[in-house]
Amino acid sequence: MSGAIQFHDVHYKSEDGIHILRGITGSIIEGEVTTLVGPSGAGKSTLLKLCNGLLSPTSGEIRILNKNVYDYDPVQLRKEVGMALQSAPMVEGDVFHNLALPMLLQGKSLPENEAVKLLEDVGLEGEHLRRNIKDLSGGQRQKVSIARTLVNRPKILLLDEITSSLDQVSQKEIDELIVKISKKYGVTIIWITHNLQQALKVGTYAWMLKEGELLESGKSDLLHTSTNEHVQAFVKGEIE
Ligand SMILES: Nc1ncnc2c1ncn2[C@@H]1O[C@H](COP(=O)(O)OP(=O)(O)OP(=O)(O)O)[C@@H](O)[C@H]1O
Repeated sequence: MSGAIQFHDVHYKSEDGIHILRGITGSIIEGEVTTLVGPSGAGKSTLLKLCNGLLSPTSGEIRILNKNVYDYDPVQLRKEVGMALQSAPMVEGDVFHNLALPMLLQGKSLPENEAVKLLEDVGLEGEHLRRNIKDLSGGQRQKVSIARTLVNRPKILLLDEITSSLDQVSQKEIDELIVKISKKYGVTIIWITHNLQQALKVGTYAWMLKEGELLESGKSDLLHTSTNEHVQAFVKGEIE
C-alpha cells in the first residue's frame, strides 16, 4: 500500500458496541485533496478521528505517513495531523493568543511575525492579530482556525464540514484557500463535506461512505460515473 494515510480492514465499534466502521480499506493520496461524502451517520467523522488519535480502531491497521498510528507519540501525531471543525472552537482572547496556543501547549512561543505570515496565508491582514475572537465573523473565525492548524506545519489536514455554517461568499473563499494551502504546503487534505458541488470543485479524489462501508473511492468524477446504486441515489439527493 502507498499513500499519506492507509487503511487496512479498519473496524470501529463504539464503547456501547455499535459497529460504526465496517472494514475500511484504501489509501489517501499524498499532497491531494480527498473529499469524504456520504449520508448522515455514515461514519465520516469517526474515520477522521481515527487519523489523529482521537479514537483508536477496534481492529485493522491505519498507517499515517508510513507509520502505524499506534507507534506515534500522541503529541507527534497531532503535530503531523491537524484538524479543523465546523464550530472552529476558540479560547477567549485575541487572535494571536489562539494562534499561539499550539506552541504554548508545547512550552514554546509563536513569534509575532510568524503569526502575521500565517494570517496572510489564510487571506487575513496582520491587523487582525489583536482582534478579539468574539468580534470576528464566522468566515474570519474559520480562517483563524485553519491558520492555527498550520502552526505546527502538519503534513495532513483533516477538515470536518468547515464551511457548513458559512454564507456562500465565505464558503467560496475558504474553498479557494484550502486548494491554495494544499498546493503551497504540499499538505494532504481529507475534507468532509455534505455539499457535492464543493466536493467536485475542491477535491481531486472522493470517498463515499455509507453505513460504515467505503462504497466508492477514486477521482472525484466517480461521484457522477459510479454504477453503485447507493452512490447514484446519494448524488441525486434521494438519501441524505
Ligand atoms: N461515541 C459514540 N457512541 C455511540 N455511537 C456513536 C458514537 N460516535 C458516533 N456514533 C454513531 O455512529 C454513527 C456514525 O457517526 P459519525 O459522526 O462518524 O457519522 P458522520 O458520517 O460523520 O455523520 P454526519 O454527517 O451526520 O456528521 C452515527 O450513527 C453516530 O450516531
